[in-house]
Amino acid sequence: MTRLEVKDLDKTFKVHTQGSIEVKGFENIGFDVKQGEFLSLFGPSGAGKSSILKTLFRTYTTTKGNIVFHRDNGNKIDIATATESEILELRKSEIGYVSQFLQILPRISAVDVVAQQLIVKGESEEVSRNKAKEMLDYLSIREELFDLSPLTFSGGEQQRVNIAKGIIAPKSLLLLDEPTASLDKTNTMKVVEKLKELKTQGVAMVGIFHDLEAMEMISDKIYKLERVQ
Ligand SMILES: Nc1ncnc2c1ncn2[C@@H]1O[C@H](COP(=O)(O)OP(=O)(O)OP(=O)(O)O)[C@@H](O)[C@H]1O
Repeated sequence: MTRLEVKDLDKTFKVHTQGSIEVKGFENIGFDVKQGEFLSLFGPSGAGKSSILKTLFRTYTTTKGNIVFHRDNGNKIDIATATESEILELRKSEIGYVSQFLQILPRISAVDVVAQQLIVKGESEEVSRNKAKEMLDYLSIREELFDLSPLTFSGGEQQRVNIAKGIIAPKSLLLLDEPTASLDKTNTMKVVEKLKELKTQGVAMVGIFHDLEAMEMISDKIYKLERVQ
């Protein structure tokens, strides 16, 4: 089943602080992603990969084109033109976004940051915390760190907590912006294994990887972008 259809997508940024200079973000983008498929965006720096992902999550609006998302209830919605409240609803239950950086409130432990994702879906606190610990352990976070705030963690540790948080309770569409950017090979491959599991659960994913081996291993489709002129 198709999850996402992107058609003729264009984005031009208008930078008002610079006297309304126009910057081309990307143009003529089109692809589709089925349930359980992983599509990678690939291309040189500045080609528009991150901007496309942000547009799919509607952090950015679009200049032209459609982003048709097939919802869990069978209805279709165009993310490019949906209302703000529809977008909030989609983000709550059907579309997830994992950036490179962990953004969390202070004084919440690593386990709670991850467990919270399951608790909001109705899972019990005990089960959620146990699953969160398992996931953190799988991603090589030392047990002595579990009850500390990840704000004091190293960059790579924070990124692993961020991935744990992003994938423990996966939504139907997951957008991943270089989730393994500061991880070593072992941990990158562990993340790839987890993402493969999500594919078997039917999660559709669009991602950006710097690690080409990881990209090849996880991708069903690779969408190549050229630098815009
Ligand atoms: N908020 C913004 N305002 C203005 N221009 C932007 C904005 N975000 C992105 N751009 C421009 O859009 C173009 C594409 O940027 P984007 O970050 O999407 O590229 P990328 O392919 O993800 O690059 P990289 O691999 O270096 O992360 C760049 O020229 C960038 O300057």
